[in-house]
Amino acid sequence: MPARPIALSCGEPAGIGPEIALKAWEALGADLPFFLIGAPDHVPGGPVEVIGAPSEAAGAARRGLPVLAHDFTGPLTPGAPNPRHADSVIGAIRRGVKVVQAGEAAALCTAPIHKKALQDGAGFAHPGHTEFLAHLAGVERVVMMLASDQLRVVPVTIHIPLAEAPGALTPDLLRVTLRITHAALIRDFGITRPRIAVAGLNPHAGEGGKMGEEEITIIAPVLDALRAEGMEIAGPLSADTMFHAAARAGYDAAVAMYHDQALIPIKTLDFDRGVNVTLGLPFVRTSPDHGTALDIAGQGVANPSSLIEALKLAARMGGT
Ligand SMILES: NC(=O)C1=CN([C@@H]2O[C@H](COP(=O)(O)OP(=O)(O)OC[C@H]3O[C@@H](n4cnc5c(N)ncnc54)[C@H](O)[C@@H]3O)[C@@H](O)[C@H]2O)C=CC1
Ligand SMILES: NCC(=O)COP(=O)(O)O
Repeated sequence: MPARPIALSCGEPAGIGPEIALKAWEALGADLPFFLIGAPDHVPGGPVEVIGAPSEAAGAARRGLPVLAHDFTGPLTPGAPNPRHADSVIGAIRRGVKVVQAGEAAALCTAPIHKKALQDGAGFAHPGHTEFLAHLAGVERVVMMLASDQLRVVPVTIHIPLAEAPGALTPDLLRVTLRITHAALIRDFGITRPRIAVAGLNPHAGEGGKMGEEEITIIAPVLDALRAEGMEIAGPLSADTMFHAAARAGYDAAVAMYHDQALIPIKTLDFDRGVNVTLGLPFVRTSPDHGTALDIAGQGVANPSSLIEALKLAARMGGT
């Protein structure tokens, strides 16, 4: 039986999604079959192969980018999201989840969405794919990991204003995040005994309580309890000194307290090859690490490397 393909939801069509999907097909061809869920006429140039079902993707990928046609109404202007497209963008994600849950695709990869465009155009209530996919899957807690050859990072609090991060950081959230991360490092990344480094929230990890209390009241007790269960965890560490090369050699994943504490290091080190993966879902979901890049959409200059890495990781984790 041929390997099942990867489903790629189109994301914001006014962004770089359609052009990097085509470039990814040019790089991967039939070696790693995937199909775009989107509008065939949003893909700039060609070749495009419209398919009627995911099972046709592997054959079609020999000739062009397989596209499972998804209805969009209204014109497309690269760089300027059309509010009339918002429902279809969300629908393409829903459809991707359905084909994966039906076993017709091995994994879901998502091209970037423009979160504000979806909120403005369709009242999208979720701050990102991560939360939306958890909702669709009926899972209470999922974890966002960004992974590359050089670094894996996990933010404990995700898409919330920075001012709200300290209040959202609870022992329960930290404990669950660490458990999901630990399990995924074993199952999905083949690391028998994962080493996890955990950042503090405050400068100098709180400097013994002089620069903040969260390390003492929240983080250290959770780490102590998980260490007592046998997990190999370092921290709370000063976030400013845990991402240089020698420090990175000492752990398999870094867990950070808020979005930018985690994402700045990996996007600085490996923007072109970082992959966003959602841990804790009942199916595999990956994504490139970047966003819609409206500023360069339609110019043909977008780099498809992160999407290619995301498709490769989806295939590996999806067992194709
Ligand atoms: N998984 C997802 O759906 C994600 C969506 N976003 C969304 O994307 C939108 C734009 O976010 P920004 O913060 O501006 O980040 P961005 O990643 O879209 O762009 C930041 C800069 O990087 C450049 N860039 C990004 N990807 C590139 C590529 N493949 N090749 C060459 N240059 C590239 C852009 O041109 C821009 O100068 C926001 O609505 C954000 O929420 C952001 C990250 C992930
Ligand atoms: N900065 C990462 C990001 O925004 C990805 O969000 P998601 O759409 O994958 O939840």
